[in-house]
Amino acid sequence: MVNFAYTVAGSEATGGAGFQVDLKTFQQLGVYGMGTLTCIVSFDPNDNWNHRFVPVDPQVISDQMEAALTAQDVDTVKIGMLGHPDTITAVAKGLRSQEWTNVVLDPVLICKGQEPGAALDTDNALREQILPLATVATPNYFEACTLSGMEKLETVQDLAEAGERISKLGPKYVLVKGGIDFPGEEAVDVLWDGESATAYSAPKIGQHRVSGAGCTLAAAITAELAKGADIHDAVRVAKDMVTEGIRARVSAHTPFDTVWQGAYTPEKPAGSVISAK
Ligand SMILES: Nc1ncnc2c1ncn2[C@@H]1O[C@H](COP(=O)(O)OP(=O)(O)O)[C@@H](O)[C@H]1O
Ligand SMILES: Cc1ncc(COP(=O)(O)O)c(C=O)c1O
Repeated sequence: MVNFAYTVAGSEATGGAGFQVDLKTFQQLGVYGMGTLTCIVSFDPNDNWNHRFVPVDPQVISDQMEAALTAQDVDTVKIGMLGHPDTITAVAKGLRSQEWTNVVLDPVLICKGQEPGAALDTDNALREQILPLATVATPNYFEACTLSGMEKLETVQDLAEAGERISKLGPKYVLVKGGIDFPGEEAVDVLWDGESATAYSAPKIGQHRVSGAGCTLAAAITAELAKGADIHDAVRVAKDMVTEGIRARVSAHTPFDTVWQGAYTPEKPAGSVISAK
């Protein structure tokens, strides 16, 4: 049986993040990937690799969603970078056109290529139009502070509280990623499941942010949910995959490395490095 997973995300041409990562992750986990492009990000090698950002026309987004959702009875979707209020309105409309079992939102809040005012409008539109439709959200440290209204996250309890607060904005399940910004030796993520919190922890690898870690994690959760896994098992597999992918990271002529999704295979999970408490 083939399981389908659908991503609505932006292109990042180097292959390190966004749409490209989502489809690679889906394939690696054995689900059939489908996708709609929301924007095109081109890093600028002549300007410190800053983002150049071009939104896709909202009508073209609607057309893509119509094609994908008519072609397949897909019930699991991942939402990645949207980047513009008009994009958000088009995506929200497309999402509301059918029922979903799983809507996994990676709430990519800032894009360096945008004016601060435009970024704020985008954040507000995401919070108002997309977050209420999500069943799972995967904010990173910064996004969790912004969405929860908490100033800093210093303990596992703080991560859990942020998750509980964000779940009140819509998604039943919230995975707050402490990642590299969380104090200590471990990259800790906490899943709030509506009743209790579970911490997923792995040793930090290196000192720097690796591009595509958030995309890989959310896409892997999406793939596992598409296969019918429950949320705790989906997060465990995703954490394993991103940890292995960071360990085997790929360097480039960019100032950052990227995750290698091919390092993880479902047949040979790396369970030994992960402790779920
Ligand atoms: N250096 C690292 N070593 C191990 N795990 C990491 C590291 N950096 C991030 N992670 C993990 O990668 C996943 C993505 O987190 P993060 O990088 O915070 O997301 P985002 O890309 O959205 O900022 C999380 O599971 C996080 O804990
Ligand atoms: C199109 C796109 N989506 C998502 C992201 C977020 O990527 P990450 O997984 O590193 O948080 C980026 C970052 O550059 C991007 O360009």
